[in-house]
Amino acid sequence: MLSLDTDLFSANHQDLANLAPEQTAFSISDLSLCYGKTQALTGISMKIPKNQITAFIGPSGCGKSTLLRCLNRMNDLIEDCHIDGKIELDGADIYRRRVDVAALRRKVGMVFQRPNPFPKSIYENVIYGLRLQGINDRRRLDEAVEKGLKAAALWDEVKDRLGRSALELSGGQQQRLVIARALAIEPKVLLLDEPTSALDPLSTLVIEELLTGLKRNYTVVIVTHNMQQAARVSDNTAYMYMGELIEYSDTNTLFTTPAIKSTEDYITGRMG
Ligand SMILES: Nc1ncnc2c1ncn2[C@@H]1O[C@H](COP(=O)(O)OP(=O)(O)OP(=O)(O)O)[C@@H](O)[C@H]1O
Repeated sequence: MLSLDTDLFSANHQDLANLAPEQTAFSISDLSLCYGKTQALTGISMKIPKNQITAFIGPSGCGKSTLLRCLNRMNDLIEDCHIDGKIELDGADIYRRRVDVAALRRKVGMVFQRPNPFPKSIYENVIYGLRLQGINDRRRLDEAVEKGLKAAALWDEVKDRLGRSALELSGGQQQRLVIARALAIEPKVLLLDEPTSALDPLSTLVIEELLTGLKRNYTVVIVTHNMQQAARVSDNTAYMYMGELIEYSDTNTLFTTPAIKSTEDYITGRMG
């Protein structure tokens, strides 16, 4: 049986199905997705609260990353991917015609499993997105670098070597740099797809602490294979199986009193 310290959980018993619009970041209705003939998601409906951390868990291939990628339309880049249903962000349908997808992705930043800094200096990595927007004012860029690196809990470690290559950083530092790069363009939402699976336990802990601090200013959605991680960092957890959302509730409830047998089997290690 997974041993979880109940003190880890915040007292959080919100009714996720009936979140008020002002508390809702994403509202997902009857979302289905096929890659060619492979159905990867079926009839997903859920609301993801603002300024909280929501985790997607479930066995390999259940659709966690696919669902995450739907939230900033990264699946648009995959050929033969067909989506039905609706996703609203702050009340606006992100799949409606004439959505500015580049603007959506600025609002909904993404961090991947393996740290992917560019072969440039630490400084240039952080401001990469701002340069793309044509921003070249030195003072503004300097401020963005300091703000982004502070928000990503990396400033103290790199402030004296901003001109050095990002590739000289450790894996954990590189992942925080990538988070700083995502934050520098001031998104509202940060999506993270197994952000610590390539990191050692200490670097993992640093990122988890960082995420907990970030929810003050951002909505965070994280895919994780690690149930202890979901329990440690998230406010809400969605358990998925074979493309369906099986159970979704506040993390405390899902891990201590799951309503559905399949969730219990997964979190107790009997399945998955
Ligand atoms: N680009 C793609 N083309 C075709 N099929 C895909 C593609 N990406 C994912 N799939 C399929 O969609 C299903 C869901 O995959 P997805 O990566 O979303 O699952 P996951 O739960 O994130 O898995 P994992 O934990 O192993 O990363 C799987 O059957 C997978 O093989």
